[in-house]
Amino acid sequence: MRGVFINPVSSVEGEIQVPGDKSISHRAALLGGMAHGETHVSNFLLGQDCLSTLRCLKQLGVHWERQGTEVWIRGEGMEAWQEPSDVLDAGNSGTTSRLMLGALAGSPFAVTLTGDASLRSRPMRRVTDPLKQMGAQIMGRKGGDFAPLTMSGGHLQGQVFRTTVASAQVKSAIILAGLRASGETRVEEPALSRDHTERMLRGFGVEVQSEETVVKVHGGGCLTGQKVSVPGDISSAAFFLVLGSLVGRGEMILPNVGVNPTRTGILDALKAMGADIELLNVSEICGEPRATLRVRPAQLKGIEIGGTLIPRLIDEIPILAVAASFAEGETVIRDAAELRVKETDRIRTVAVGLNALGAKVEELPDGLRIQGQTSLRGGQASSLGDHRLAMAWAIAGLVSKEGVSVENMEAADVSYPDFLSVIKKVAQ
Ligand SMILES: O=C(O)C1=C[C@@H](OP(=O)(O)O)[C@@H](O)[C@H](O)C1
Ligand SMILES: C=C(OP(=O)(O)O)C(=O)O
Repeated sequence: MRGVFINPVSSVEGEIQVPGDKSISHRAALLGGMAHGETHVSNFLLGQDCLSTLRCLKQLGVHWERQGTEVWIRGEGMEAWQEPSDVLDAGNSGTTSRLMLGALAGSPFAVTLTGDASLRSRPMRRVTDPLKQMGAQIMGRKGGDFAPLTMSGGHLQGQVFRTTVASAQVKSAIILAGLRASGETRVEEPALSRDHTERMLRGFGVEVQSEETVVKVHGGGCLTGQKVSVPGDISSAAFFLVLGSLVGRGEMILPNVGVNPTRTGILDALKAMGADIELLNVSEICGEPRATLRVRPAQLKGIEIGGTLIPRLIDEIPILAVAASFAEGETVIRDAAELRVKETDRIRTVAVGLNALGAKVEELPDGLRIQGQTSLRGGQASSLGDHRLAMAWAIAGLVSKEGVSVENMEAADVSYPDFLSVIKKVAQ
């Protein structure tokens, strides 16, 4: 197997500005395109997923310009969106596809949306069913569950939904459709998922009522262009929090990381494992809290996690599993069956990948059981095209005994284009 070889290191030192939050970047582009007036986004994530969202917007007739990580969107409202002359390609991005469907459900024209092989295998009925109930017409493979999906939107009627999974993509798709529906749309989730859509909509001048796991919007509201400053992505910071905890020596500082409480499950889990992580300079900008994170090495111990914590750290479970392999004692992760429908089946791919590197991981129907061994041999692992796995295996290599050869490391570009060069700067 050929790949990028990641050598073990003994210390890390320095400051890392992790790139902009992926979830917030998607929403800033999308809401900017839906709004009237100019939206200026700073620290936009240049990951492939967010670039897919920008490209789809261009196909819908939304004018935007980008210079580096700054994006200017000239919003003319959703009435100005036009029927695209070709298929919308969401690439690898579940967020692009599901939020775009929600935003487009009230448009009086047809769109076809597709993506790469991974995205075409991810379930879509979770959004197509509610959007159909609201009045959109959607057809797709296997009864509308898989892309390519063709939707012809139209008049929508607000509804009450009780979702069975805590998914911010589902919640956001319904809310965005609800903005163009008659009457009230209400979503109740089984546990609170990330609430960036609700926060940002308020910033764009829309009234959104939310209490715990219930969100309500009324149709007919108008979005006004805004300035959005995107905080660093805690899901990207997570890789360095684990590296800084497991490495022998050194200290890492991660300034300007988003610490929205619906995203900070990784901090709670790592701290419960004994990690030495501190939050400094906590502030709030554009409705999103942010902080500087400082991490120092610590001996971790195993924990049991599940329940409402899971949606708060769902994308961090691959790197958390790496941390658990180095802990003292057993870690059990439950209630995380959603991992099976991410870019890969992350329960299976994390278990297989880590075991190939010398860890002791058992696959559970809804999670993982990991016997911590305080070290990891290393070896060969593939990202299988999944960005979170690419970065998890690279971190495993840095703290392993023999290093790790990571096949298809470039998958990291989906959410963290400069990942390896940043590592080279801090790791010795
Ligand atoms: O709304 C979002 O920005 C996201 C929601 C989560 O997915 P689900 O909504 O499927 O849980 C997460 O895994 C994904 O990376 C980003
Ligand atoms: C699951 C992820 O993203 P998406 O659902 O947007 O593809 C992720 O970033 O880990």
